[in-house]
Amino acid sequence: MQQRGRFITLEGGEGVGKSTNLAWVAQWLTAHGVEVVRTREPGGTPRAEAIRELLLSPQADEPLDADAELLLVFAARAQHLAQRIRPALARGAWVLCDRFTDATFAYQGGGRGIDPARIAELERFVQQGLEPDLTLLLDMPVDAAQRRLQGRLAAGGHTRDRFEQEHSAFFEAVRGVYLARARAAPRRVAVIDADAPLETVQARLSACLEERVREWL
Ligand SMILES: Nc1ncnc2c1ncn2[C@@H]1O[C@H](COP(=O)(O)OP(=O)(O)OP(=O)(O)O)[C@@H](O)[C@H]1O
Ligand SMILES: Cc1cn([C@H]2C[C@H](O)[C@@H](COP(=O)(O)O)O2)c(=O)[nH]c1=O
Repeated sequence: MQQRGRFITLEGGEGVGKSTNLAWVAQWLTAHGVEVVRTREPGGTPRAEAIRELLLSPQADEPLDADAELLLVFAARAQHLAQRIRPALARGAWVLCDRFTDATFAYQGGGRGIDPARIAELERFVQQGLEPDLTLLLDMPVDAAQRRLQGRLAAGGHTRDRFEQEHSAFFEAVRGVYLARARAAPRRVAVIDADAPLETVQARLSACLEERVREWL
């Protein structure tokens, strides 16, 4: 019987370098002979990407209710799991996903203040026991990550989305929940210090992948 593929997620606050390093991790895995499906949340399928647009677009005339935001996140996730993640894992591909449910605990739980027990209920309902095999949590101080984002904004071609417009207390809370979840699940979540030049971060990722992923290859 074919073994199911592995499910790896990248997590972290705004501007810590997830997108940049996701491409690098995908290359590392491909070079080690793995079929990689790269995807992201919210999103990953056309309908889930439409929900992403609802979640990220700033709409000053109608604030998005926090419970509606939470349900939209899980609606997108249900679609993504059914249409993309589960089929890929079932055929033996590895799924590399930019954010998953740790982000919900961090943003909707930490940032918005929703009771984590309610998030955990939705997690059970939607995921039916599926969770990442490995989560790479890119961590750095909020103010340093914000400076990186400023650099990206100054370079043009990007405006702040609805989450990026939040205040620093929101992002501190997000970071706090991510780190607490890493402490609670050290076998699943590897914390990578992302406050360093890209080559250094990638050397840290490489060491982590050698240690945690090599045995699955
Ligand atoms: N180690 C690094 N040192 C300096 N700059 C970096 C580093 N990693 C990424 N960057 C730059 O920081 C900016 C944010 O990186 P990136 O888009 O990968 O972050 P992100 O976590 O995916 O952000 P977001 O979640 O907001 O999309 C980009 O301009 C990127 O080139
Ligand atoms: C999965 C997930 C995401 N979010 C937020 C976090 C980010 O601000 C955006 C996604 O954009 P990015 O390009 O990955 O930065 O969505 C959230 O609030 N809850 C979630 O579960």
